[in-house]
Amino acid sequence: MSSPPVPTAKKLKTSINTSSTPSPPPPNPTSSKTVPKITPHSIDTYVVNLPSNLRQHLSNHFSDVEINRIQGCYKLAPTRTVFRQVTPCVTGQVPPSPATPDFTLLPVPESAVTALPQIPSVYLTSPPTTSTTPTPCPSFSTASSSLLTSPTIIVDRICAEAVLRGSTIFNPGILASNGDIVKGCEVYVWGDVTEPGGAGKTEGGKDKKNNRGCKIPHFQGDIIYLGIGCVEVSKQSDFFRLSTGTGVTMISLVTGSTPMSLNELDTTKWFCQNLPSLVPAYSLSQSITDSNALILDMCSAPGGKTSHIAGLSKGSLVFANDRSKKKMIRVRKLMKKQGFDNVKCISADATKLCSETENTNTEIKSLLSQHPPNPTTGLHTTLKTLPPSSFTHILLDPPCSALGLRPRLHIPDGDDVKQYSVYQRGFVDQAIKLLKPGGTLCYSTCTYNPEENEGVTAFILKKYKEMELVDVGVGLGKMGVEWEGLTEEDRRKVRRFDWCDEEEREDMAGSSIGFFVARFVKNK
Ligand SMILES: C[S@@+](CC[C@H](N)C(=O)[O-])C[C@H]1O[C@@H](n2cnc3c(N)ncnc32)[C@H](O)[C@@H]1O
Repeated sequence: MSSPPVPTAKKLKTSINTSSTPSPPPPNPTSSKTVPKITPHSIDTYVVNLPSNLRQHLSNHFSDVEINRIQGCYKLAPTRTVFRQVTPCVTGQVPPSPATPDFTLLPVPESAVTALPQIPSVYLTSPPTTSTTPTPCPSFSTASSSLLTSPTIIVDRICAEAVLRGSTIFNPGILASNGDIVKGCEVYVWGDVTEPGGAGKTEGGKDKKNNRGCKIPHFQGDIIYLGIGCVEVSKQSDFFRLSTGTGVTMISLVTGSTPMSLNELDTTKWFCQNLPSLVPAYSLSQSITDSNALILDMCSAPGGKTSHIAGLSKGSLVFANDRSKKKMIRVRKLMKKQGFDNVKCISADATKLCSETENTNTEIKSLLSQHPPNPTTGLHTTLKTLPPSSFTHILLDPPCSALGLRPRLHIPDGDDVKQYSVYQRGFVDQAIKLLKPGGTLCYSTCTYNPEENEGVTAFILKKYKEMELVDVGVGLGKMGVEWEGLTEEDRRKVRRFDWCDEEEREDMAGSSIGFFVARFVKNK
C-alpha cells in the first residue's frame, strides 16, 4: 500500500479582523467575583485527537501516515458544500428537467448540482452594516471577563460543528447566554466541547436540558471560540423558549471561512448538501426509467437524499422511512415545502421492516392511496412492516460512525465504531428482502471506516449470492480499499471519498466529507 504524503498543516486564522471595530468593552468590575467554571480553548489549540483504541482499530486498515491524515481532517478546514436545485415532483408526473447550471464537475449531470459560486449573491448573507456592540475576538487571557461582560452565547457541540461548516444557529442549539441581548445585537459565539461523560454538563439528553437556558456564570464545561453572530430573536429568553427557528446568524467565523445564511435561501428551490451526498440518489436514479418504480428510502431523516431521489424518480412513488417519528415529521414537512407529492412517510424500525407475508402489490398500492392516518403530519405511524419483494429501488443510508464528517469536535470511541458494521448488516438483510428481483440497492455511509464500507459490500456479495455489485455510475471519488476482501474489479465499482489530499483541495470531491457508495442489482 502506497502512502501518500502528509499534507502540511495550515495555520488557522484565529482572530477576527478588528481594524474597523473599536476596542473591547472594559472588564466589568463585578465579574471577578463570579468566576465561571469554564475552560476556554482557542480553536487552533483545540486539536481533535483520535482516541487510542480508534487509532488501533484503524491501524488494521491504514498506515500511520494515513491515520495522521485522517486525524488532520478534523482540523477545521471547511468542506465544500453544493446547492442542489430542488425539482418538485408529483405522483405520476415527470417533472421538466431542471435548469442547467454551468457546472463542470462531470459525470455528475449538470442538472444535478450547482456549485456555490453560481448561487445568486442574494442568497448569501452580507454582514450587517451597523455594529451595535462591536466585539473583537477575545484574547484568551481575558476570555472569562469577556464572557461575563459582553453579549455572549454558548452553543452545543453539534451546533458548533455546524457553525464551523458555515451554518446559522438554530434556537435549540443554544445552551447558555449572557449580557444585554436584543434583536440585531452582535454576540460572541462559543461552542461547548466538553467530552461526553466528562466534567461538562451539557452533552446531550438530560444534562443538556438541565444546563440549557442557564446564565454563563453557571455554565460548566470546556468551550472554544467560534466567531461573531447577529441575534435574530427579540429577547434572550426566546433562545430557550423556541424549539425551532434561527437564534443567531453568523457574521464572521474564527476559521476565516464565510458563514452562510440559509435564511434567505429559498429552500423550496435549493437544498444545501455535501457533494458526495448527491451520489447515492443520482446513482439509484440511473435505472429508473418511468413512473412505475417503487422506491424505498430506509433511513430517510433529515431527508436530503429523499428529496433528491423524489426529484429524480420520474414521478414514481417514494416511501421515506426513519425510526424516529419526530424526525419523520420534519421530513414530511420538508417534502411538503419542496412540493413533493410522490413521497409517503412512514416511521418504523428498518431492521424489522420486512414482513413474513408474501408480496401483494395491491397491499402497498392501497396503502399509498389511503389518506394518511394523521392529517397534520401525513405520517404513517401504524405501519411497521412491508411485504417482501415490494420495491424496485432501495436507498440504504444507515446510521454509521460518521467519521467522514468534518469539522468534528468529538470523535467516537473505537469500540463504538466497531459496532456499526454489525448493526448495518441488519439493515442490509431487510433491504435485500424488500427488494424485488431485478431491483437496485444503493448503499452509502458518511464514514471512511472500511469495515462499514468495503467490509459491508464484501459481506453482501458473500452472503447474498443473488446480489451483484455494479458500477456506481458516477466518476467522482476514488476506488475502494483492498483490505476488506473486494477484488480489484469490485473496488473500482464502488466510490470512496476520504481525507482531503492537499493536492486535491481544489477538486470538489477531494475537499468534501468522507463518504462511501456501492450499488447492487438483485438478480432474478
Ligand atoms: C445517516 S442518517 C440518514 C441521512 C439521510 N439519508 C439523509 O440523507 O438525510 C441515519 C438515519 O437512520 C435513522 N435510524 C437509526 N436507526 C434506525 C432504524 N433502526 N430504523 C430506521 N431508521 C433508523 C436515524 O434516525 C438517522 O436519521
